[in-house]
Amino acid sequence: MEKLLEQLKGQLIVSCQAYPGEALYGSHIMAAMANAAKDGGAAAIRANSPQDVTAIKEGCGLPVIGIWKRSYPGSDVYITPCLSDAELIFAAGADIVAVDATGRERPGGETLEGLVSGIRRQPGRLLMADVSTVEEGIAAAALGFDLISTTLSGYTPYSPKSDGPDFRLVAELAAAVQVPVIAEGRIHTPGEAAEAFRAGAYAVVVGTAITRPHTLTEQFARAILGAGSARDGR
Ligand SMILES: CC(=O)N[C@H](C=O)[C@@H](O)[C@H](O)[C@H](O)COP(=O)(O)O
Repeated sequence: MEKLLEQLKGQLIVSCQAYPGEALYGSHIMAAMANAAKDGGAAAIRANSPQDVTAIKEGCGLPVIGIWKRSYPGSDVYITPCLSDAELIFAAGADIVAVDATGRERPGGETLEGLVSGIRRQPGRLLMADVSTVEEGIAAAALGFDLISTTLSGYTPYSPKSDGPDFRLVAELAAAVQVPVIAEGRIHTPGEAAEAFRAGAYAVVVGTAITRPHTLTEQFARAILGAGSARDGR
């Protein structure tokens, strides 16, 4: 456990995720993406769903932070919402499981406390808390999470919206909790990744800027369209 955390210190974690209907959807494609990230120097991979976790573990051998994005009626929590989801992600081979650790209502009346104590029935398992505020991070650390990630900043109705990373949350969490703080969300450039470390991050997770070419293409296409309109005086 300690060894894995030590291995992640100061490192880049690459999130490899694609959704049904997208061109890159499929576990074999995510495994290839993870291999490319490994070749580029990633120390670990963040992946969604039991199938992708297993394919990536087998395909590239890097440690995997597993999640399972699922929507349940009556709850806005979608990153590994239930204890049973977390159990299946561990069973799929994840080294660490990340779960939504906001205070929002969970499906089926489950609680975050219940999820943590369920996972702790088996020793030696690492749990990451995806949070959107410093208060949520402090509460997660008190519940015994092993790592806290800024994943959900900007994605809950009460956290600040921004196009860029939430460096302030990284710094506030790093000052407030004893466990490693992971900077995650809208890190678009190597310079921003470096800035996250200066803010106190233990490791950084980058997804879209590395592994979502259709989103990156859209950004180029939109900019070119805008430049064309300006040039033509439209
Ligand atoms: C909010 C949410 O659901 N975040 C997800 C969590 O796994 C992923 O969609 C992100 O790609 C990941 O956090 C990395 O962030 P970015 O792609 O911005 O580098």
